[in-house]
Amino acid sequence: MNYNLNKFAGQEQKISNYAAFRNLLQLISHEKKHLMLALSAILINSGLSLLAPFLVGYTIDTYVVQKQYHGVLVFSGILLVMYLVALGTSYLQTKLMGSVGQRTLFTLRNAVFNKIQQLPVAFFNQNKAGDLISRVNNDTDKLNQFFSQSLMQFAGSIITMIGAGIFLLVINFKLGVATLLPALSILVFTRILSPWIKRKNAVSLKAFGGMSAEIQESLGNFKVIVAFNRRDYFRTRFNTANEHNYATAIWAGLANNVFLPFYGLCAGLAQLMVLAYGIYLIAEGQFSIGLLVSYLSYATFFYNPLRQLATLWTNFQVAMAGWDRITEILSLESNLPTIASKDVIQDAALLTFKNVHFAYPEGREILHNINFSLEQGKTYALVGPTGGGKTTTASLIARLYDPSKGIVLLNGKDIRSYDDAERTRRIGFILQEPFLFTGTVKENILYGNALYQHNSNEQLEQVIKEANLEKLLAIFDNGLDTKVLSGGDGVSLGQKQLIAFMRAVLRKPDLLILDEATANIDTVTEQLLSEILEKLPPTTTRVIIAHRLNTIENADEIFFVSAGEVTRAGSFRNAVDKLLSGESKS
Ligand SMILES: Nc1ncnc2c1ncn2[C@@H]1O[C@H](COP(=O)(O)OP(=O)(O)OP(=O)(O)O)[C@@H](O)[C@H]1O
Repeated sequence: MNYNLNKFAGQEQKISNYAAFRNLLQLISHEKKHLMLALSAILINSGLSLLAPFLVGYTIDTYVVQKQYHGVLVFSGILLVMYLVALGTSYLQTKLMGSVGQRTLFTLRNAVFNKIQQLPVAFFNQNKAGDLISRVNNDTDKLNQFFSQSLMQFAGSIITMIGAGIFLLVINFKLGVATLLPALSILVFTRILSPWIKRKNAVSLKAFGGMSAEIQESLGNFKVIVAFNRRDYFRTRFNTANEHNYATAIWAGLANNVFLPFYGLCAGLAQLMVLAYGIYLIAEGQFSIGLLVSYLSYATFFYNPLRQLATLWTNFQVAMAGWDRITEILSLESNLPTIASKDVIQDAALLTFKNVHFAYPEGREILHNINFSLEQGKTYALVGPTGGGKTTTASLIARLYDPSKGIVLLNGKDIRSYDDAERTRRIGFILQEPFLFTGTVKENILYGNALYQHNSNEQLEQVIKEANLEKLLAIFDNGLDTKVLSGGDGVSLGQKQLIAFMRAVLRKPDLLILDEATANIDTVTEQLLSEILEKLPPTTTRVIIAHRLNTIENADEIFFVSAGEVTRAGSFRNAVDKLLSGESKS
């Protein structure tokens, strides 16, 4: 399965705005109570706003023209109460929708993050962390903005427009038709330009993701940048990404504001029409001044929300573009599902590769027809030239990937039939580049280990002693409480490897893979590690990948991994010869 999210760019499904709107509403369907309350508030608000001009017109014709100031005062009071209630409803809907938006943001971020956590290693190989962060942070926020700021205004604007339209047609049908005519051209204009606006926003969000990726890459590698004095190189790269982001944001901004002037023009034309035709009707005695004042207000009530709709509509297009990028992640499935358990194949070995072929996504085949078995309690070494396929073989043993062809058996059962918890309990993998989380040595050792999670320091120290790891722990100044930063400063690379080692050994796996796990450790400590490995329960199988030959001297069997082939190297001497002849060739 191809997990490259950017391959989706420009291939988004063509769905109608209505269907898209329904999709977005689905996201907040569980908020029915709050939505209904907010909608009621906006309905009351729109109703009051619509009634006001009518009352103003009525007051002018009935009381102002007749100079009955008592009536003017009464109606002014009524209008004031109406305005205050409208203010209250407006506040209520803003508050309600603000919290709906924040909750949606919270749920969405969780959903996207959880999905990312479920995806296999191949997904992370193919996507840049910065772009993923931008999707989790920035794109989800576009939806929050739409829900908290735009959705109810959207509903309110439409209600106000429909109400104002009805008033305009009822007060004077012909004048009403003339006033509403410019709105038709707005409809056509909006329909034609909406897809273009969404496209421009999608490109802008992608550029923003690209810029985040650049920032993330340079921050993650700052030591290399400083050591090689590559600041200019990264400055240039960031500049390019920033320029691209700037250019696409300008276009998106332009697209997002393209409706406003046109809507403004139409509103102006409508006002002009009302004035000219209205004054003509007054001159003909078919209309009153009060009605014209109301009429002008209703025309404003129709066109102002329409102008607001221009902004809201673009917010909707931005939210849609963000939603597309989020669904790209949400729709992904892990290509490493747990399959139904098939019959156990008669196999005495702990782990077996049967006719295994493997290629990374979009890559050439790396492993060709691999067959070997690992028996319980034995120590195996994988040696071979750089890039020969050792880590890839180990990754298949730990099921970080599935073979493209062939099968891997664990205890005679397809490895795919073990769920993640069971598989990782049985197979421990100390990676070439150990990763530590910000916290203490204790927290890092217990990462992913439910067994000792609630142990006190004393209890855990006892467990560590029983696992023969106490000499390793003694290397850390503050023992279990030694502080560790995820960036890794504060502890040396070798110390990191020791923490990763303790983390894996304490899980008591049936099979322990060490991928260059001692490459940064001094020879004395390395000797200590090999003693610990020897003292592991006799049933533990060990797979050691190492370039240092002394590390593999005591292996029961040595496999030579080169050019995608895994062959038995025979004795240690043979392996050394093979390795040396391979190295001299390369
Ligand atoms: N994530 C990946 N995507 C695509 N190709 C990869 C990936 N990881 C490794 N490869 C390729 O697979 C081949 C085998 O790499 P692998 O890391 O398994 O070699 P290795 O024997 O462990 O090397 P080393 O001794 O340097 O650790 C290499 O050609 C490498 O370029």
